[in-house]
Amino acid sequence: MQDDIAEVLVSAAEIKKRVKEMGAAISRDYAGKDLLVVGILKGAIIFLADLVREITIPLQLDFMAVSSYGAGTTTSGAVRILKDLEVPVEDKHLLIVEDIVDTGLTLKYLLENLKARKPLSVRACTILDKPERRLVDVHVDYSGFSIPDYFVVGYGLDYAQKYRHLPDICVLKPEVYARQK
Ligand SMILES: O=P(O)(O)OC[C@H]1O[C@H](OP(=O)(O)OP(=O)(O)O)[C@H](O)[C@@H]1O
Ligand code: HPA
Ligand SMILES: [Mg+2]
Repeated sequence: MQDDIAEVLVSAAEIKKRVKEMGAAISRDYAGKDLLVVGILKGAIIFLADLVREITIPLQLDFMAVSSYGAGTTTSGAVRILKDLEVPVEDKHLLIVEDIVDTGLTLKYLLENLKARKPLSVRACTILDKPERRLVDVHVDYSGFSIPDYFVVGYGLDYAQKYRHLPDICVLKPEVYARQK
């Protein structure tokens, strides 16, 4: 597994420090509001688990699963809901929690889909942002780290469903893609 890694891009220690800062900002911004945190499966689960434990106000959790990448490294562009919310949203402030915003297609779909359900507000939070890769204009309210155009794995992020468990955010060796195609 470690032989597949070219470099550590963001270490677990750096992530921990940044997530603490993000949790404090969200706690301030949503004080007194009915907050529903919407985790986007599967990639966001590790970030979400760390983030919500840094939020010091009451909140509810729910999850959605959408898919656009499958087993590859490029988005198909066609976002589809694999699992929908179970909590009603009308009287809630929604915070979408993602692991990465890359082309922006997934987040744009989620923002439009959830705004149409008439919650009190919808905002977005991601641990990673890849601005160079944007295909659509989308606003991220809380962003952890802005990274160059590398395909990264670890801290929930996968390549063909592998590497999600790695504690750091890492760049895969190019030959790994060649081997797994
Ligand atoms: O900005 P985009 O180009 O849309 O890419 C970002 C999305 O792609 C990945 O999800 P994926 O579809 O790989 O599902 P996963 O979270 O289960 O890995 C990632 O978790 C984001 O949801
Ligand atoms: N890594 C893993 N999944 C992703 C990425 C990435 O860099 N970008 C979009 N989905
Ligand atoms: Mg993925």
